[in-house]
Amino acid sequence: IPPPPPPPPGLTEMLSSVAEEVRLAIHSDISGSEVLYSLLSAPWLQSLLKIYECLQKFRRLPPSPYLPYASGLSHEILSNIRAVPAPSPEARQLYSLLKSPHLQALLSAHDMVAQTDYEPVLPPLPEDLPEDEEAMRIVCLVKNKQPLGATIKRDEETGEIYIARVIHGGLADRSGLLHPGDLLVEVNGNPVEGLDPEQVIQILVQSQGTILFKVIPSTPQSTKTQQPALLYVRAMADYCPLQDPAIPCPDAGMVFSRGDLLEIVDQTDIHWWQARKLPSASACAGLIPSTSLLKSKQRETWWSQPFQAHTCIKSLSIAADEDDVKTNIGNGAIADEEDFESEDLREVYPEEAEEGAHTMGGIYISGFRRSFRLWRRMTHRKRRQSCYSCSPNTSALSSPYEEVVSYQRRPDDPHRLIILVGPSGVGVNELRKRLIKLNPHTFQGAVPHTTRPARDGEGTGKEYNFVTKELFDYMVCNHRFLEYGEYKGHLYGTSIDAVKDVIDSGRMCVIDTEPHSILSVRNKKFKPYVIFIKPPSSERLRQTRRDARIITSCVVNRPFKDVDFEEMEDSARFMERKYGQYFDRVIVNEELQDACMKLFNTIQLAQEGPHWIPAAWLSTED
Ligand SMILES: Nc1ncnc2c1ncn2[C@@H]1O[C@H](COP(=O)(O)OP(=O)(O)OP(=O)(O)O)[C@@H](O)[C@H]1O
Repeated sequence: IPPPPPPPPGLTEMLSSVAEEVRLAIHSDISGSEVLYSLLSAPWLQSLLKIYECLQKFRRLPPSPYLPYASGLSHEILSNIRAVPAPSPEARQLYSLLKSPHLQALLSAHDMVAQTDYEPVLPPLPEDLPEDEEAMRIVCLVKNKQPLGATIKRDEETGEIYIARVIHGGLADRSGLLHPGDLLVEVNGNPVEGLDPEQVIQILVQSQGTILFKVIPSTPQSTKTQQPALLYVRAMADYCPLQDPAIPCPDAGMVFSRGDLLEIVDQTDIHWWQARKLPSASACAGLIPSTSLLKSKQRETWWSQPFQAHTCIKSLSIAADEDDVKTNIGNGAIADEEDFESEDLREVYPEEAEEGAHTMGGIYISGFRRSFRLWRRMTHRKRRQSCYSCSPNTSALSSPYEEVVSYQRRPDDPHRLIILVGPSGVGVNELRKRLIKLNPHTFQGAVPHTTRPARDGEGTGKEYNFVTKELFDYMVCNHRFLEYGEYKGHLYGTSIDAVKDVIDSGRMCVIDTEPHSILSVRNKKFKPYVIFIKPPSSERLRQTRRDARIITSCVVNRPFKDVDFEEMEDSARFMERKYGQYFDRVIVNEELQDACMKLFNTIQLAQEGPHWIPAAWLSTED
C-alpha cells in the first residue's frame, strides 16, 4: 500500500516559510523587507493564524450529530431482529452488540450531546446603550518609511491627546480606523496620559514596523459623507512649509509654486486645507494654508518689508527731467531711440522696409513692422530698467489661489487667443512669423494701431490701422489697448478690438505681448492660452544664435553680444518668477525648426484638448 500523501501545508507552516524567504531578502537589501519580516514573525500574528486554522478545520468537519436519536434506532433494530423467525448469524451478532449495556450507554450519551444546544448564551444588552458606541479601539498600523498621515493635539483643559487631523490618502486614512477627535490612550503599550504631544511624536518616530494604538473613538464618523465636492485651484503664489513656523506639522505640509495645479481634498479646517498637486503621483495629500490664511501671511510679509522708494516713481521723476519718459499711464510707455544707436556693426535697412510687407494668400502678416517692434523692444527695456512691480498682479491682497475648471473647446466656440511672451530677442517674432506663414488662413496677428502717417503703398487695416492722435488718445482713455506707447514721436499699440476682429473672423489670433498685459485680456471672451518662449541653456543660446541678428534701430541689425544674452536670461528668469502662474505652456527655443513645430502642436492642443481654465471664464455672470 503506497504511503498516504502528505497533508497540505497549514497556514502557519506557509507563513514560516514566507517569513524565512523575506528574512533572506533583508540581506539582499530589498526595500521594505525588514518591516514585512517583523510583521510576519510577530507572535500575535502566529497565534491568530493558529486560531484561524482550528476554526477552518471545524468549518470543514462540522461536529453535528448524524442522528439526534441513535438509541431509538438501536431499539427499533433490536425489535425487528426479534420478530424474525430464523435470524441469520450476522443478525444474531448485531442483536447481541446492540443489546450490550456499554453500547446502549454510549448511544444514550450521544443522543444527549446531539440534542443539546452548545451556542454561547450572551447576557442581554443593556437597554440604554447607544447604538454605535465603541468603548475602545485597538488599531494596528504598519509604518513602512512613509509618515503616519495624522497629527495630534492636546486639549489644553483636560491635557488629553487627540487625533487632530488625518491626512487624506495617508496611512491612517487608508486604514479607516483613526479619525479626527479620537482620544489617544496608548501608543505601542505606552500610556499617553500626561505626555506632551512632542513626547508622543517621539514614541511614534522611534517606532518601526507595526504601531499599536489604543484609542477611544470620537462620536460617529460621518465626516467623509459631509465632505464638499473637490475643488481645483491654480496657485498664484509660492509656499514652502519648512519656512512657515505656523504650520501644525511641517512634515505634513506641501510645497507648491505659482502655476501649480492643486486638488483641494479637505477644507474642514478653516486655516489648513489638504491638497494634492496635479498630476499627482502620490495618493497622500499635504497641508496647505487656506485662502484666508495665505492672504494674511502675504499681507504680513508685505508690511514687514523695509520701505523702499518705488523705483518707478524715481525713474519717472528723473526721466521727466530728461524729457525721456513723458507718460506712463496704463500699459503705455514712451521709448527713445538713443539706447540703440552706438552699434559697431551696421546693416542698413530702409525704415519699415522688410518683414511686415509680406502678404500670404492676400492676407497681411501684420504686427512685424520695424517701428512697432522697436517700440516694443525699447518699452521692454525701459520697463526692466524702471520697475516691473507696478504691474497690477503684485497686490498683496490678490487671491493666492484661483479656482479652475476643466474646459474643452467645442468646434463652434470661438478660438482661444494665443499669447506668446518671452524676453526680448528670444525669438518670439521669428516663431510667430513662421507659424503664420505656415498657414496664414488659420493663424493671424492683430493689426496694430499707429498715429504715424501712412506711406505710399500702405493701407489702413493692412500694415497698421492708421488713426489720428485724438482717436488714439480716446482709445487709451477708454482702455481699448492691450498695450501702447510712443516711438520717435508716433504712438503705436495693439487694441483689444483688433484681437477681437481676428477671433470673430474665425481665425486663430496669435499675438505677442509683455507679460503684464496678459491681465487685460484674461477674460471669458478671449480665454487666452499663454505660451512662454524660453531661452535654452547659456551655452546652447550662444551656439544657436551665432549667425542670428537682432534689430536695434530703424537701420541696424547686428549680431548678438554677450550682454544681450545675459539680459535675455535675466529677463526670462524674472518673467517666470513673476508671471509663471499665467503660463499654460513653456517652449524652449533652442533649434528654431523644432521650437516652431512644438509651437504649432501646442496651439492645436490648446484649441482642441481639455485644459484647466479659471472657473470665472465659464460662469454665466459677467
Ligand atoms: N532658435 C533660434 N536659433 C537661431 N536663431 C534664432 C532662433 N530663434 C530666433 N532666432 C533669431 O534671433 C533673432 C531675434 O529673434 P526675434 O526677432 O524673433 O526676437 P524677439 O523675441 O521677437 O525679440 P524682440 O521682441 O526684441 O523683437 C532673429 O534674427 C531670429 O531669426
